[in-house]
Amino acid sequence: MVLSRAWTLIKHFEGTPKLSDFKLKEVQLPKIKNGEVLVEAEYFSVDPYMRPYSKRMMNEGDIMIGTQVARVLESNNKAYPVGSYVLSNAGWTTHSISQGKDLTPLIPNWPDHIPKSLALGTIGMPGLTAYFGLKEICIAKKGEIVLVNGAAGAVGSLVGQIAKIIGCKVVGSAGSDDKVQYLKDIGFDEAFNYKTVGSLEEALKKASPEGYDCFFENVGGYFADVALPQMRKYGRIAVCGAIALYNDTTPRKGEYVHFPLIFHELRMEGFTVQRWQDRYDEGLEKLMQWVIEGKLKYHEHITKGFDKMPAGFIGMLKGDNTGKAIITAK
Ligand SMILES: NC(=O)C1=CN([C@@H]2O[C@H](COP(=O)(O)OP(=O)(O)OC[C@H]3O[C@@H](n4cnc5c(N)ncnc54)[C@H](OP(=O)(O)O)[C@@H]3O)[C@@H](O)[C@H]2O)C=CC1
Ligand SMILES: CCCCCCC/C=C/C=O
Repeated sequence: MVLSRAWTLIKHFEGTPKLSDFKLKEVQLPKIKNGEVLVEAEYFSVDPYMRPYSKRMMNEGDIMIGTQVARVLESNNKAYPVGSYVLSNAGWTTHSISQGKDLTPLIPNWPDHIPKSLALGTIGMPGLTAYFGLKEICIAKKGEIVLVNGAAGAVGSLVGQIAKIIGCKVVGSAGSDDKVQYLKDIGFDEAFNYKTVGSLEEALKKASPEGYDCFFENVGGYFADVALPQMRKYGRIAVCGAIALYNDTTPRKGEYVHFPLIFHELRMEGFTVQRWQDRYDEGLEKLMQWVIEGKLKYHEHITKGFDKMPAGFIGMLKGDNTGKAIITAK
């Protein structure tokens, strides 16, 4: 019998999540039955979506939602042999039993020298978000100018690099000077620290006096208010996230989008990555190929130990991470 440890949400977040919103529980798992699989988590993802989705998808007392890379410990299911690696949606729990429906094998022939944790980041959901958002919503083309905020994070750092592969000029904003340096190191043409620039409008104009053809929006709020009027005619805005708004307790009022949309003839479209679920293989193969070729650089912000899950999640929301925020099980 296996003892599983799990972080539960004891109270729906009010504003910024706190350590006291979570409680660690232990559960004795039963023996697996026919068709079942027992997995042990090795890496956990902490993602911004857990903040706004928690209220929609969870009841108080539930195990925190989330994805993990896990190893099959015991199996009565031929599709998941012992020792193989899977993505599991079991959430913040060290061990779990499933029928296999919420498990996905890692893509075939995962090279030994590529960390399996990338299945939660560059070669996983955030990578797919960058890939499809840029390709299908921004429709970024060679020679165009792409703006991305939250640029040093899991999604943003890939948006910028994929845009460079396409042949675009790329401008990114991030929340520290170290992150700005990181963006320059991975090939962004221009980058600035949105927390220290005196005027966001001036910083955007300086980075690209010609304006922007594509805006990959991760942040929301004031940044978008300032960026929209700087879009070029027929520009495309991919509304991926709004992390600046996730902890708000009362809805904010911002600028209205109509004038820039009308006069610059813009297209602004929200999306969730799940729209392209039937094309994930295409995206993952491309991302893996670029990583192997060295065209996509990755960086992971690793927090060690399952006990640190809530701290890792809160830290990611505050901006501690450069690249993908990962928690290791041990
Ligand atoms: N639509 C979809 O299908 C998906 C959407 N998303 C969205 O994409 C965005 C990026 O996600 P992901 O790359 O995983 O996360 P990140 O790795 O970028 O981590 C979050 C980052 O957001 C930044 N941030 C936090 N608060 C603020 C704020 N008030 N203003 C500006 N930046 C802030 C911090 O960086 P900094 O130091 O720069 O402030 C922090 O590091 C999120 O909005 C997320 O919800 C993600 C996956 C799928
Ligand atoms: C179990 C994976 C869920 C992915 C959710 C992606 C949508 C994210 C939206 C904002 O962060």
